[in-house]
Amino acid sequence: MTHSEPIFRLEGVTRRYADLTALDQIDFVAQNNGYISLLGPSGSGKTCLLRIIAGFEKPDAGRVWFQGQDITDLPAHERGIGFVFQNFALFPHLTIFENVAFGLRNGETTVAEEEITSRVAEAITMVGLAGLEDRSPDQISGGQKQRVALARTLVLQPKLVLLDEPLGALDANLRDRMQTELRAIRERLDVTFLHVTGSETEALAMGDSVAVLDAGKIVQYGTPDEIYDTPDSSDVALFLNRFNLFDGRLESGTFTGPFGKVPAPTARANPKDVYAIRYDRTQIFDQGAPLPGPALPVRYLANEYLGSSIVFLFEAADGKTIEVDHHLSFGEPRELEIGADYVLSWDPAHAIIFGQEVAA
Ligand SMILES: Nc1ncnc2c1ncn2[C@@H]1O[C@H](COP(=O)(O)OP(=O)(O)OP(=O)(O)O)[C@@H](O)[C@H]1O
Repeated sequence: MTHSEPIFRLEGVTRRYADLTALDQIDFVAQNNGYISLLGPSGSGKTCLLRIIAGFEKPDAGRVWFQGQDITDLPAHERGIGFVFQNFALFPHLTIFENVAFGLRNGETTVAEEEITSRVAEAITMVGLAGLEDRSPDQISGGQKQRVALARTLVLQPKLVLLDEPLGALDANLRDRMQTELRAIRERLDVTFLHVTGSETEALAMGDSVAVLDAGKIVQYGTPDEIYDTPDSSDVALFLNRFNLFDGRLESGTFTGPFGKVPAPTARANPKDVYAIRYDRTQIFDQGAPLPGPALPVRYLANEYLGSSIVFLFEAADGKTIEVDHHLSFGEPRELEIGADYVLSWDPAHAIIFGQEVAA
């Protein structure tokens, strides 16, 4: 099977609620057999887009294509697209086996009992729940419920599975484990996952590609590395929560910000002038030390350990909080004195500059 043909395609998909445009002429082509994260802030239209692809809602304009067929007017149950709900939506009065078998028993076509037994067993094994078939949903954990919800969808052998914040109801430890498992399960099947999340960490960790939705528009679509290294706009950079962003003024190849004037030989078109440097590329110096680039005077506030890294929080002269990420693989972090003055700097080649006056 070729992996280059699109599994689904959106063409000018628009959805309005009264005078609110929830989805604004979305064009999108999803390649087959991949893990796509759909990332966006609350209210950006993620659920709405998923419901339109699933067929639970109709667009006001535009078309939805699935495996080369226009399915815009096809009811949800005829689309052959799987949907995993955030709250799992299991039937409490049915066993795990019967929950997974439900779609096969109640589908358009009759499936022989023997085939139901073997397909359900296969799906349950796939998600690692063999042995729990006879339990009811209230006798299993949150993570296991999530797996039942997934098995119930996978047993129908869809080519596309839509997952609406599938890890949102799980605690942090379980979320990490399920991230790895979801990816592994998908890789074993010839299936595309479209995973909606509001968490940039989850989207970047899980997706082979990430689509960023903002105010009803897809503002960037690329690999996690592309999005992380080169956000297309200051809004995407802000939402990624990995960049210190400074307002300032870009004029004639120079950016003037709270760190003074710095050369800005290249910049990306943006509605406002913003200078961005990643948390993990921002370095801490004592006052008077030689610097690799701009100088931002700051006061040290606090730090926070995050497992593999430590985050240092500083306050700039204008009151803005600045973050520095120190990955512990680079060695022990230096000791800092709370309330003392330091200077932050960075290699200017790592900065991303966004400007209003960028010629196309
Ligand atoms: N049935 C509805 N009637 C009116 N407005 C709606 C309806 N459904 C969604 N909206 C609006 O459409 C916009 C997009 O909603 P949607 O639920 O898709 O956002 P989301 O990105 O999934 O947000 P969240 O992450 O908070 O779930 C929001 O402004 C929302 O208030």
